[in-house]
Amino acid sequence: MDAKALWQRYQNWLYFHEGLGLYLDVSRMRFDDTFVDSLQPKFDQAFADMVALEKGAIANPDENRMVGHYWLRNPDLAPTPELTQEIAQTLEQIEAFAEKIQTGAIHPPRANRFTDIISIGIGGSALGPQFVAEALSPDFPPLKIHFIDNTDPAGIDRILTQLRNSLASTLVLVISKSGGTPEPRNGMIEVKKAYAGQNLEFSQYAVAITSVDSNLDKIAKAEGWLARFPMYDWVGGRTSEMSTVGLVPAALQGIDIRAILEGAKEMDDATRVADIKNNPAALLALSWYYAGNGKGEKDMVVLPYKDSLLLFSRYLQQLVMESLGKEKDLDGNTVYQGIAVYGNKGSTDQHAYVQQLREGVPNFFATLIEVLEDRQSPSPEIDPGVTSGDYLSGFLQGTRQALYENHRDSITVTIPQVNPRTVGALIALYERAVGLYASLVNINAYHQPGVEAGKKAAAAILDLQKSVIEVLQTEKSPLTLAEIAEKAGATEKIEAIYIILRHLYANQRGVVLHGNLGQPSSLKVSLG
Ligand SMILES: O=P(O)(O)OC[C@H]1O[C@H](O)[C@H](O)[C@@H](O)[C@@H]1O
Repeated sequence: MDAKALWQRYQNWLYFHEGLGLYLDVSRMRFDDTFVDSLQPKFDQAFADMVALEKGAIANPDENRMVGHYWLRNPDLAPTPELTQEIAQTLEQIEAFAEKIQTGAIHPPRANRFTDIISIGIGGSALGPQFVAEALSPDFPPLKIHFIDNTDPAGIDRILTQLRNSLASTLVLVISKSGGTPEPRNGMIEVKKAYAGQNLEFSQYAVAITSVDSNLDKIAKAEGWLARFPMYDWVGGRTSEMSTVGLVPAALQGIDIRAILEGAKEMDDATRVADIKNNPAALLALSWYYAGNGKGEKDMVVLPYKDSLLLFSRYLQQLVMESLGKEKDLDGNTVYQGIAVYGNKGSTDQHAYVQQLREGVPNFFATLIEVLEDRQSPSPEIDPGVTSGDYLSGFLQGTRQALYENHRDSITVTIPQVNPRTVGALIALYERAVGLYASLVNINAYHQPGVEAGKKAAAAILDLQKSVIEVLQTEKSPLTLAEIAEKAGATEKIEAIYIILRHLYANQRGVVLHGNLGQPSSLKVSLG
């Protein structure tokens, strides 16, 4: 396509949202009108599905749940007056709590103010809060947030060591929708021990964000924690940033949560329009479908050219991959759907893997995120008439052009500024795009059956560890791995037993391995 035709295509397809100042450019996705027309019937269905979902249909049939994250930013849309009221009341409760914490009206027993937050949660109970903190937290927030988002002992130590001298003024948020996920539970138990180690009464520092009557909720209630915020069963973890999960930590950091909700609401209004060309989420879903043939054949590389949006790609990874990565479609056919998402930020990645994007295996399409405002104050000149921001902007255009010239397609999303409204809008844009795309390919975007398989297998490994230790406790002389496996009644699990024992040995947990460490069959094992 010559320059003139491309400029025309750019203008024909450019989407602009006036209120948000947001642009979406899909001109560098090479679909044609015939392709768009061919998808129209699927889009008609997708728009209809979305109307039903927003009205409270059971859009997540396997879990028999409504899907209501859109109501969080427009409570009037909720299907019952009770829900509308509950959403509004919870929001007020969050704001009142944040204000009391920030002013010191609620303060820890041994300090005038809370200064820090440890946020314990994983997956949907971490990625949104992490993304929003990185994007929007002020340079000097009223409370500085730290995340424990894993069950890695060294990771937990790092946070607890950094906060060793300020634990007495650190608020702990334990965030888990189900209230039963092992990683946050472990984190909570370890953090609780750290508080006890400093003679601090954990319940006076702890806040639970979880479903009513979950295990976590019961503990928080029984122990009289500082506060409990409800999480609803009609909000999925990966779409929970605008529920208590995301809003409590954001409000505590002094982020304008009403503005996040407002931006999302405006975007929801824009993405409800049943017209592909005038609906930015539909344009994204169309582009994704085109890129990957409706089968996820191409990966989505997300490159925000703004440091504060670094975690957007990680956030989208869960939103897109957990929602769209499905073995079965809604009719039970095996389809192996999904779109792989990865990325960091520009221009940094141009000095790393963009080499492969430009010249290597063409198995992706890029999404460039552009922010028009360089910084809040005027920029110094780096070269005559040129600023650092000009470089950043030039690198974005350069990458887009270099990719296109080599037949690598890209989408560009442009926002005027990184602020609560635009961040809310970005989240809402992608939530809706995922929902529409799921309808196009006929899958349930709101369950995650595959995650359970790994969890069950992990639980079985921990049970096996207990049996192995019991065997070693009853035996006096060292045993081979095969002998242990047989006595534990788990001969087919010998490799797992070996890996368990090697881990225990490495951590001086009372297990001793005798023999050649490189030859598992030569090993004899005893309790030392
Ligand atoms: O919030 P929680 O119930 O602790 O869940 C945390 C995460 O873990 C699960 O395994 C799910 O796959 C995620 O969708 C969820 O966000």
